[in-house]
Amino acid sequence: MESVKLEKVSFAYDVKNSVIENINLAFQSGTATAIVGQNGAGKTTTVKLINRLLVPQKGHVFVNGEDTRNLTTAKVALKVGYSFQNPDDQIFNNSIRKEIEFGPKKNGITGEELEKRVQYAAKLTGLMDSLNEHPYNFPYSLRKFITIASIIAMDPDIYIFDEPTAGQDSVSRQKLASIIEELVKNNKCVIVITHDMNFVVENFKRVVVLSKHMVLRDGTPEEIFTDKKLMNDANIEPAEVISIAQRVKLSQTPLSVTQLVDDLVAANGKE
Ligand SMILES: Nc1ncnc2c1ncn2[C@@H]1O[C@H](COP(=O)(O)OP(=O)(O)OP(=O)(O)O)[C@@H](O)[C@H]1O
Repeated sequence: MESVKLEKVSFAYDVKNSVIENINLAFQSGTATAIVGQNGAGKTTTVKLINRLLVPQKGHVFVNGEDTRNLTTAKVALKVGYSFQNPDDQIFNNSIRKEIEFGPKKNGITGEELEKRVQYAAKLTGLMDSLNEHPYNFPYSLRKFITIASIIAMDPDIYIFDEPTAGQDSVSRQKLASIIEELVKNNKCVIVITHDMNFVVENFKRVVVLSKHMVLRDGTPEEIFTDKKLMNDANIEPAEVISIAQRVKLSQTPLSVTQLVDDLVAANGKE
């Protein structure tokens, strides 16, 4: 099912400078999509149009088939969970449990159902043993998981993560990948803004490239990262595994380190 649809959407913060021009995009349930593009390409603006923090000057944004113009931002927030680029813009409670409970409680969830949601969100984000801790006892990178847990506890249909891997080590990156996989398995629509092309190739089948106010390309990681002109035009770096494969002239396009190693071994004719 189509969870999000942007139809001929244009947006400008001020009349002279258009940020988004006539964009058409659709995101399905049960899928994960990466949105990439250079600084200022309009990625965050696009997702703020999806969760109605912004309303387009032209065109329409549909969430689960409803035009967001006819909905309040609070109503859209029940359907679209948004983890901000900076977790500190989001966290305001003095314990992780309170932070996770806040959204569901505000929407009337109590008792067993509330506890079930807290447990599920905490388990998925690795916060089970830390529920009574103060969020600021955690480093910045791990505070991102607190905001993600708060969204999971709301159980929205659509999840937007803005730069989730920024400053994350490999264990946390793996945890993020597992969270996205679990959400997709549960038929959620996941949209991730990122500059981390290594994370993109390993975890996404669809990549949307934004550049110069528009969608420059919408395709698979193989299609995007093997198109040097596209990457040049969009000013994005290729994923390392693909760069290495091209450098040693491999005919395959590996999407993970394991696959790269396998391809290299095969190319050298060794077991
Ligand atoms: N509140 C605002 N008021 C005016 N201009 C803004 C505002 N927010 C963003 N912009 C401008 O809109 C353009 C797109 O910004 P946006 O944050 O959507 O890009 P982005 O692709 O998410 O960039 P980054 O990768 O740096 O986060 C930029 O030129 C930015 O300066």
